Amino acid sequence: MPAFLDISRLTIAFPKSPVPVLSDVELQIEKGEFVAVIGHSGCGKSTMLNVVAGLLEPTLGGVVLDGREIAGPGPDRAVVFQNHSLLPWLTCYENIKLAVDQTLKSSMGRKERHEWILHNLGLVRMMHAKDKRPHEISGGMKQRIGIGRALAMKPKVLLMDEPFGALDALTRAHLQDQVMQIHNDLGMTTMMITHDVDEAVLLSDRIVMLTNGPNAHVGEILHVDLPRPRDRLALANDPRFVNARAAVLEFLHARHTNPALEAA
Ligand SMILES: Nc1ncnc2c1ncn2[C@@H]1O[C@H](COP(=O)(O)OP(=O)(O)OP(=O)(O)O)[C@@H](O)[C@H]1O
Repeated sequence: MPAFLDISRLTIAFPKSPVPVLSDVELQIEKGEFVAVIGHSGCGKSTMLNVVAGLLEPTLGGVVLDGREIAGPGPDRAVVFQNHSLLPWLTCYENIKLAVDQTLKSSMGRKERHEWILHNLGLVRMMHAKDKRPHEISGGMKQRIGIGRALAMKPKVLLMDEPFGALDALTRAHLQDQVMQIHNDLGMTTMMITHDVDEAVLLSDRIVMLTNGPNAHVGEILHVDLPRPRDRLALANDPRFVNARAAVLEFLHARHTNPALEAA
């Protein structure tokens, strides 16, 4: 049986560029899996996510989600970007409402949608700020609303492109814990781009390591053999966590060094 999310022989070449950014990328993600994609800057991580989001067309190969070939953006995939994409003139509640009305209006009545928006505000612990506008809340809170909005769309896949990359370390840890908790509760299929090795190990079932571009492809996949729920403090000295971390660091810094630093 084909995987829930099946990225097959994916090749992306941008116009005016002689060599493809990504070449023959193969990745199969099962329903409910949390997969992190890691690799050096510029290797093509966001390009890969954008293809799954339907924002970019493959040059060769393709992506099939739940048996359907992806041919453009759709409500079955919700994306959380590094910088929140909330509409500044709408409150937190209204930002989520807009997405819910666009995706679920045909299947849910008005009252049910209202309850659903509140439920998702609660899921990201932002009920207290439902009537605030984005400029009135912190960066971490904006990302929480972005995640709540994505989940409220009931996507088949949650796509996150460095969702915590712009946050300070403490806020980032807090949000990672929240996303872990939500994933434990909902089991949403998730593909997350990250630069942060600890974050990848803590959150993921598998870590997909891309080689350097051009012609980047999947170099290695690490299964993170850590039981859930996971606790960052308890894991800090757990040999399984330490070994997984070392394996990713070895891939990134010994076998596939950062081309940008090499060129400097
Ligand atoms: N629209 C585009 N047109 C031409 N080249 C592009 C386009 N988008 C991305 N690229 C190039 O493709 C390569 C991969 O970019 P991408 O943003 O996917 O990398 P990344 O791994 O996500 O990088 P980072 O970790 O720094 O965000 C880069 O060399 C980039 O310059």
